[in-house]
Amino acid sequence: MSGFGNEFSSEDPRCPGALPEGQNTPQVCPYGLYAEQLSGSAFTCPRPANKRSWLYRILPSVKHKPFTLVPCGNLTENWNEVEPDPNQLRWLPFTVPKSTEKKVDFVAGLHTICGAGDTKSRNGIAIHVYTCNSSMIDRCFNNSDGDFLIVPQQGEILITTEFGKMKVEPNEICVIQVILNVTVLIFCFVSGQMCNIRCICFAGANGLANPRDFLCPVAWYEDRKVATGYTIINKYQGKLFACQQDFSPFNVVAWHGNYTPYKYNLKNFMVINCVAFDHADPSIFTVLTAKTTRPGVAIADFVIFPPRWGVADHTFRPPYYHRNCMSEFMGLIHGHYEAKEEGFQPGGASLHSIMTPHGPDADCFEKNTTAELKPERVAEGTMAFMFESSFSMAVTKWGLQTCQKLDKSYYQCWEPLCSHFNPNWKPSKK
Ligand SMILES: O=C(O)Cc1cc(O)ccc1O
Ligand SMILES: [Fe+2]
Repeated sequence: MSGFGNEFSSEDPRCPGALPEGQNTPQVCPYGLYAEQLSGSAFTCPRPANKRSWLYRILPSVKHKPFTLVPCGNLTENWNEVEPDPNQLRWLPFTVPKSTEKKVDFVAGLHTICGAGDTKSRNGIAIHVYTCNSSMIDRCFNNSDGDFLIVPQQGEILITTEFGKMKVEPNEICVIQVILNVTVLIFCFVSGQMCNIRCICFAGANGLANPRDFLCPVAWYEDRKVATGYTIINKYQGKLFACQQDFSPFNVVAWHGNYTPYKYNLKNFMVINCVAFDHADPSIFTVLTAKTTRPGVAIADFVIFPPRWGVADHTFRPPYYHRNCMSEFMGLIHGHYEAKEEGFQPGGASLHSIMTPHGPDADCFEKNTTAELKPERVAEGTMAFMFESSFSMAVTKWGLQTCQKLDKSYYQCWEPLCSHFNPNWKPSKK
């Protein structure tokens, strides 16, 4: 179903009339279902900001054995594992386990690369990379600590949620709200980045990310007993917990509400760019934002750099040299990023932390200060993205050491930059 934050309603076609009419909690629900609310905002939030959905299910999610702590692998929210590093950081593509290797599913394949903040005060961000080679079978995952924005980079993923199924392929993204059970079926190898996001919105009537291009799943249920046990894995206050139940949690026959998972194809982003002169800030490329309480300052903006025309007159067109009061974590889904044609590879990443100087490499500077400025296609065949965050993020031990993907030579891409200063320069006569 299409729309952003709409009041949707959906019934599995096998059970017409499963949604109660005119009320949420009848004494007995149609088909003998249980009514269960999923709240995405405090009850006290004013109506326009309120997010909740009603799920009509075969058994309520409360019926499970107690949760116990399980190992987190490379998932962490300990931001003090290693000393901070203010350098420009770039990672070569992360290693994805081969199908012939030991099975690694979505949860086992989560690696935290950087982040900041605290799950207990519910203010923070974590960026994880997932690399896996197998599906989750009779196992699902939910996160009490925040929303997941998933950016697949290789291979499509089939995500089963309590609201229905979504197939998400590279160049699409999806958002899975806090606490929703998901199982991820992997068709192929997958890697991507994730970021805990909370309140999401975008501005304007038309253009950029249009509401009709956000797609949410339709109700689908299975009434399946699992005698051997169905495992629910819950991320809670930065740790993983597991519990067992004897039935599939994907037993929601019908639902209605405005708090749902969704996906979005980045090819639908209607790019707006400069048509006169100078380089516009990348905020014009924002798809989604997770706001803080400070106006205009985001926990994270999700920004993309899609194919487009570059037409600016008398302008250095690529990204400018930059020191930023925000952190910039970037990834490349495919193609070549305009500021670094080489070195920044699909499936890799970079982090330019708060006030860490960065900008085009020497090649890019040379080319773009001498090029004839005709209208030309920029980023053809490319999709780069950025999480721009107001948090000063810590890099984890996995990110700096264990993954062994840190490109130690990154700084060298700026080494050839030389001075063009000419104290005798005179303005040309117009
Ligand atoms: O650092 C980067 O490459 C991201 C970026 C892009 C841009 O067009 C302007 C500023 C900026 O930080
Ligand atoms: Fe930047």
